[in-house]
Amino acid sequence: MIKTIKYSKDVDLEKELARSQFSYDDVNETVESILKDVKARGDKALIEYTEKFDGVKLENLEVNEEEIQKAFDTIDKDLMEVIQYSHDNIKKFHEKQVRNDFLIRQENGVVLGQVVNPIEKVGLYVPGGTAAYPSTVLMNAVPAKIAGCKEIVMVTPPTKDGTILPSLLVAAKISGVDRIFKVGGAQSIAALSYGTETVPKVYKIGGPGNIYVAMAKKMVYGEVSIDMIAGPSEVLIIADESADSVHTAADLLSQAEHDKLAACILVTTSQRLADEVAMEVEKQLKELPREEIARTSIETQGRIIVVENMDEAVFVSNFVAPEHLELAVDNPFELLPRIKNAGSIFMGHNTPEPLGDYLAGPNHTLPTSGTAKFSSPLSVDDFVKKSSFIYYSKQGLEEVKDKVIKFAENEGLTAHARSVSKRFDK
Ligand SMILES: NC(=O)c1ccc[n+]([C@@H]2O[C@H](COP(=O)([O-])OP(=O)(O)OC[C@H]3O[C@@H](n4cnc5c(N)ncnc54)[C@H](O)[C@@H]3O)[C@@H](O)[C@H]2O)c1
Ligand SMILES: N[C@H](CO)Cc1c[nH]c[nH+]1
Ligand SMILES: [Zn+2]
Repeated sequence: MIKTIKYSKDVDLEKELARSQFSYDDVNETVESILKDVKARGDKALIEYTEKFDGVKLENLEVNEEEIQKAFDTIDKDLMEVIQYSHDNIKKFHEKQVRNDFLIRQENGVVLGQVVNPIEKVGLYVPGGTAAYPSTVLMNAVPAKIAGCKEIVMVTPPTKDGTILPSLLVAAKISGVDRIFKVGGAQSIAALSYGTETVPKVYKIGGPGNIYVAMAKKMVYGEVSIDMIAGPSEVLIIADESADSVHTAADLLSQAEHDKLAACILVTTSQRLADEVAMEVEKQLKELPREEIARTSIETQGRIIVVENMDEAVFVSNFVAPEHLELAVDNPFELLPRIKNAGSIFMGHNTPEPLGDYLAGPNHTLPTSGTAKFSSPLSVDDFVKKSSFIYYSKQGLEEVKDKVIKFAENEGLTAHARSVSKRFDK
């Protein structure tokens, strides 16, 4: 049964909402040795690890044109349409995120500016097994494509027969992925970070994965950049008397089925809703194919928090900084300005969280574990970098030369001062 708490100022939220987390210590050594091995032995190591962990001995690591064609020929045509629809919405939304170069022109001939350039080569990890989601391919590849990345490389573990699911291949091709490799786990992160005979080295790696993938991304950070370390999924629902208990329970369970460590929290001003949702969660749990995962999540990480008023509800939500926040109230736009920490906000009674997972347009790769206090959803910004530029005319330089020299002398940096003063020596 989901645990219910009556909120008051004396409730220690930190303690009450403490979550079990991955223990990276358990995989530290394994991942370190895989990284070193791939760095030293390249493709040979990739092929051996794929045989060991994914149960298939591959001749070729790269997906070829024939395999792509087969995926397009065999995929369920309705699913392909949905993937295309979702792609188009994600593209439309992310195109709005594109940042333009800018220029500041001064009268004395000085020109200052900023230019935005795509990260040339990026790698996307796509999980295998039951979490092989085409939606995740779209959410990662589309912003990279819009950013203008020249080489988008996807890695994903093969199935036991050495193939990749058609839905993943189709989503990858529709979004503009250039090359796809059948390799997963820490070994694929090593391949993207160091390069092998066939897998190109990239500058940045994105995408979710299990603890081996997350640990490998942590370890290679510095050699390459990474997007974020995504933790287990979370949803927090703020609901008042107007919310429907069946819908609220269904929305909590939508994230519970992802992971035993997923966190599903209802914060409500209505004791009636709290009681009904607790019962309804039990009922709906029994109807889910992934009941065991969802039940563990609900029983260990799930909470219903009953508050006195909306001020308290907003306080609790901002404290948790959830990955997904649903505002199950009649006028969500009134509440929106008070929400300070949340990855993505689902507004009103007709906006269940899965809309955002699949096709509304905003990204579903979001900050988890309270990191929405300081970070943002995956976006086009994650696939670009900026350079500033400075142009001074002779007049512009003359106007500021004494100021630069003063600064440099104060910092004891004579050569800095001379690089300016030398230009005015007679
Ligand atoms: N946040 C999101 O948007 C999102 C989306 C999809 C999936 N996910 C998460 O991604 C994860 C997917 O996990 P998964 O395991 O199904 O797929 P995965 O592709 O992340 O991991 C599979 C790989 O792990 C490696 N591995 C497995 N056991 C190992 C061992 N004992 N030693 C070394 N390496 C080992 C193997 O190389 C295997 O190919 C889940 O945690 C899921 O919640 C998150
Ligand atoms: N809710 C997950 C993490 O935000 C993303 C996802 C993919 N497919 C379904 N859901
Ligand atoms: Zn989801």
